[in-house]
Amino acid sequence: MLSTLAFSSGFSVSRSPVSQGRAGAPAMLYGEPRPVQIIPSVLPADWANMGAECKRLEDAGVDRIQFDVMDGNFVPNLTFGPELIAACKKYTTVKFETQLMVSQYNCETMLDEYTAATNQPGKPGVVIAHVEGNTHLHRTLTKIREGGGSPSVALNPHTPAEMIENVLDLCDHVLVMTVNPGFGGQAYIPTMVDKIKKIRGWIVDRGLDIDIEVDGGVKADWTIAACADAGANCFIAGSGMFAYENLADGCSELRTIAEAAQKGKGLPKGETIKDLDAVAA
Ligand SMILES: O=C(CO)[C@@H](O)[C@H](O)COP(=O)(O)O
Repeated sequence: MLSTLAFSSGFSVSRSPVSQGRAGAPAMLYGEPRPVQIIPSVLPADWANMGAECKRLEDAGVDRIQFDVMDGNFVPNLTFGPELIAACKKYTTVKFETQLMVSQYNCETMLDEYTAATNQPGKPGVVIAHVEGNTHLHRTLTKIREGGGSPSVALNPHTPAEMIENVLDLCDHVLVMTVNPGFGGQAYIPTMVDKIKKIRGWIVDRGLDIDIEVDGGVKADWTIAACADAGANCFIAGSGMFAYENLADGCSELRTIAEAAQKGKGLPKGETIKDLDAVAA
């Protein structure tokens, strides 16, 4: 069955839903699903034991670990330097990613150091540059690639999708922020799904090999389901992951709900993974 999707930029595309959702509702995911990746943010971790915390996350089955780099300027908070990130590589082989929530000056002067700290042997680290912090995005993203990293570009919630349209050829990932960056534990902004859908439309229609990441208030509930349904496949979760005593449970629940949503089994507000299991049974 073909349906037509109208994007807010004014264009529309015909598409095949990947499957039928619950109660016969058509699945919304546009194009073929990309592998779900669960990426905890270490903001809620025990910072005094960061190496051990990274190992704990690796043992839980996560796909990457995100370090939120904050400089007290681009955002009103201060976190990790490249030395701390590099030091954690002694304790885990899981891939790292670094979200540079920093001013243009700090990005330009420290980008190579952060890229080197984020790369693991034989595994390019994902380095995320913010649209709002970089006047010369082509230069920043190219430098990340030249440093052996995997470039990603991030958008604050108020920033329109169009701001990254002309750098998609330089990126492996686009990060749609679902909170204003600076702090963990904030409430997910549900209106970001339209932005995710628009970017997903460009990626699929142009045949680009790009993941969409989402970050902020993403939990093992309707929030991750809505993002997966819109086209995100990489899910950054801080409080949503560390809420679990057994991190493997958190990783598995986040993954299960996202994969179900990709297949058209969404999770309405108020329902839990148990309701999903009940439908599958
Ligand atoms: O970049 C940020 C915040 O600036 C995020 O990575 C958050 O740290 C995610 O935390 P939760 O919203 O999942 O608690």
